[in-house]
Order: sequence, then C-alpha cells, then structure tokens
Amino acid sequence: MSENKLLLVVACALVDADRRVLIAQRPEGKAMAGLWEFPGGKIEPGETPEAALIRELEEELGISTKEACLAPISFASHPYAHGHLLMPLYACRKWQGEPVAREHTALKWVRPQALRDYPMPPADEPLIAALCDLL
Ligand SMILES: Nc1nc2c([nH]c(=O)n2[C@H]2C[C@H](O)[C@@H](COP(=O)(O)OP(=O)(O)OP(=O)(O)O)O2)c(=O)[nH]1
Ligand SMILES: [Mg+2]
Repeated sequence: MSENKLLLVVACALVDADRRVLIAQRPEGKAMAGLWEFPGGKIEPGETPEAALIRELEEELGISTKEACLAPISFASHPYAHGHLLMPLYACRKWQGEPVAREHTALKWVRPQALRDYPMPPADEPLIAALCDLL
C-alpha cells in the first residue's frame, strides 16, 4: 500500500569553521515549499546513502566532497501522508567549492541553537537537538 511506502532520503549538515550549519529553503512548487531543510534528497535505486548525498550536494549546491568526509550524526524517522520518511543525517566539514543555491530559494549559515528560528519539516525537529549536542 502506498501509505506504507518507505521514503529513503539522505541529508547533510555542512558545518563551517564557526560551527554554523547550512540550511536551504525549499522552492515554490515543491512539497513543503518555503520550509528550511538540510541539503539532500532521495536515494535512487542501487545507490548507497553516501553516494546519493555526494550527488545531491553537487546537484543542489555545486560542491564536491568525499565519502571519508561524511560522518553519520543521527536519523529522522517520520510518518508523512505519502509514506514513511527514513532519513540519515550526516555531518560534513570538508568540501570543495562555495555552496550556491542551484535548486533552493535561499541558503543560510546558522548556529545550531538558532535552527529553531527557521521553520523546518516536522521530521527534522529531533535532528536539531542532535546537532546542538554535537556542535
Ligand atoms: N533534503 C531534505 N529532505 C527532507 C528534509 N526533511 C524532510 O522531511 N525531507 C523530505 C522532504 C521530501 O519529502 C524528501 C526529500 O525530497 P526532495 O524534494 O528534497 O528530493 P530531491 O532532492 O531528490 O528532489 P527531486 O529530485 O525529488 O525534485 O524528504 C531535510 O531536512 N532535507
Ligand atoms: Mg533535495
């Protein structure tokens, strides 16, 4: 049944030298438009989460990184109407290039404690605490 579908998504907290995290605003026309999220996206069939994340970071932000630079932090497990989201969150502190919003409305570097000031998808709520603990 479609409502039992598992939605595999992978996301990344890019962390800069000041321990700020990059969030990106979802564009108009997409589900949850206007909300702020961690860059990332759906894992395609046959893809590892790490490979999917490296691909999404290139597509969405124009940056490149390596698997060795991705450290797992936590995961989101959340029921949406269209399926159940399972989303590992990785931290990345080393990448090449300057992030630019190729698919999002805007990008913002924020301190973990300030993440609560930005409306995020409900699945992301527990991830904020995990990031505050880590950073
Ligand atoms: N990237 C990302 N997706 C999230 C977060 N929280 C959350 O609930 N999601 C959901 C929203 C979407 O239902 C799904 C990811 O969808 P997406 O639209 O970003 O997927 P995508 O990058 O592969 O884009 P597309 O090819 O489908 O257009 O996960 C988050 O922090 N980051
Ligand atoms: Mg995406």
